[in-house]
Amino acid sequence: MLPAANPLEKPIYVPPKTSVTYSVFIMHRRKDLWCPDAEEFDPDRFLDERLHKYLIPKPFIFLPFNGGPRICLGQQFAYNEMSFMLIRLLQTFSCITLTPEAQHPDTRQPTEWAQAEGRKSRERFRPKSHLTLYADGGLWVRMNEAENA
Ligand code: HEM
Repeated sequence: MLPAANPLEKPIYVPPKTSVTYSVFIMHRRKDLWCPDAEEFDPDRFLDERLHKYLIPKPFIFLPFNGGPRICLGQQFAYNEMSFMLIRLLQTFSCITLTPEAQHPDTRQPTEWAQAEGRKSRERFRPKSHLTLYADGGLWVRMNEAENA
């Protein structure tokens, strides 16, 4: 038995040996869990009042490394690696701009996306989801080396 999200509703019965799948990608974009701007890339949501409003009361809404006893053992290592890489990148280059013209045509976002609802119509590259998110065909950018890099 799983408790219903609304305590006034009946608990959910899950029969033995049932496979239960869920999409972390979709969960991380749910407006009811992350506030109406859930589709915006806004890392400040982990720093400002939204942190206390959404994530702290329900930590399981953020599961890139899963959670519980089988949580990813490399989580802290991965955070360290990512922050080191990002900081070195920003120290070395002063300006990074997207160059869609360098993107292979097969990996550009399809033209019909422009008419799609929500975030899809504004995408400037084609995101793909595996264990982590990535850009189909790579993310092609032009970078200017910073002075005193
Ligand atoms: C962005 C990078 C990474 C992501 C998103 C990620 C995500 C995950 C996820 C979702 C799991 C499955 C947890 C489960 O079965 O419930 C996992 C397991 C695991 N990860 Fe990672 N991981 C990352 C990087 C790393 C790194 C760098 C290491 C090692 C240095 C690592 C070591 C492990 C190990 C050993 C497990 C198995 C834990 C267990 O089954 O008890 N991961 N990871």
